[in-house]
Amino acid sequence: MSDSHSALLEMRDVSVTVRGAGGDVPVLRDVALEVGRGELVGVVGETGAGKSFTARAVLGLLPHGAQRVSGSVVFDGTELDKPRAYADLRGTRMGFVPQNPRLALDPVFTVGSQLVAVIRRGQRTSRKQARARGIALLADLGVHEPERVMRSYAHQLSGGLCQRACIAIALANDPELVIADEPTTGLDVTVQRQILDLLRSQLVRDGRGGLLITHDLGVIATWCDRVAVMYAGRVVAVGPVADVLREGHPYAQGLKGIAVALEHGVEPVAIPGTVPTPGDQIEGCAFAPRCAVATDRCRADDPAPRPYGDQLVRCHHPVADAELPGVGRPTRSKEVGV
Ligand SMILES: Nc1ncnc2c1ncn2[C@@H]1O[C@H](COP(=O)(O)OP(=O)(O)OP(=O)(O)O)[C@@H](O)[C@H]1O
Repeated sequence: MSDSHSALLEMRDVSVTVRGAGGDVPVLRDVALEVGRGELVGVVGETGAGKSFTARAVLGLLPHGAQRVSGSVVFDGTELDKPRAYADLRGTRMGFVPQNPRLALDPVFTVGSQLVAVIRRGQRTSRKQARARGIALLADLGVHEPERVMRSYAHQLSGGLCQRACIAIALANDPELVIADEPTTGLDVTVQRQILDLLRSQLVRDGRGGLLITHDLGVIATWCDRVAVMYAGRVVAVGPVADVLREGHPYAQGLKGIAVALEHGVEPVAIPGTVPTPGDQIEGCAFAPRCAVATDRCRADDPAPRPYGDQLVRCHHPVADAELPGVGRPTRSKEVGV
């Protein structure tokens, strides 16, 4: 049941496996995450961390061969445990901006017919009114010729216009929750700012909320309230953006160092080593082999989440402000991908 004090979205210890050559391997491990009402939560981490799987686990859109093996997803007080639980939610109460917008659009229908269909699925409205709403949404997203885009097929549009068409589809029915997977990657800074301003203004009012997946810590610093940092299929730090960026998990501090260096046009100090891939044998903390402050304990014991100020961190040795390289916090959405 809806309760104005409960979180809009709660993922509790969600684990997901995918079928590999040698059996099922974990891609998400005990992911716990909340989106409060009126809150935009960022999800950040290197490629392969499990960000997209997190989005898909919430939406019940796991790819073939992947399955949720434990945990729960609760949206507005309702547990989403069966495919039919999603039937009345996706496209209406939950909007999704997928990572590859050109592939996400249906190639045999115009953008306009897809937008009109989504709007009419969620609202009692005439075709004409739905079309006007679609045009207005595209215009809000900075599309200069929305009527032309409505008449176009995906293959006739640039990547940026396909992206904005997907965002318009996600927002079409004023969903309570929007999950956006890299919604502005590749767009120029002005358009990116316009889209993220619009997403934020839509999502932080009326008890709505959003999950914004990005490689870009500058985007998170500017537009999100809280952030979850993912590593090897896990949330390793979660909390208010300013806190997570200031101090805590050494991995989050490493990402911050890279983002800040890029923002200042300085060669970043890369985090040594590579991200483990699903199926790798992990002993102790998955980040330990790359961590500047790891000890024998880290290599032996997998850290459980524990409070660190207002954050939760999976780390035996969280670092205080300025203990690791990094010069402050990234401030804006330049090319600061991690
Ligand atoms: N369909 C699939 N089947 C099996 N494994 C997959 C599949 N899709 C992704 N993976 C693997 O699952 C892991 C998590 O992938 P995911 O796409 O969630 O990462 P991500 O953090 O979103 O990365 P990126 O930033 O590159 O999008 C990766 O190691 C990836 O190689």
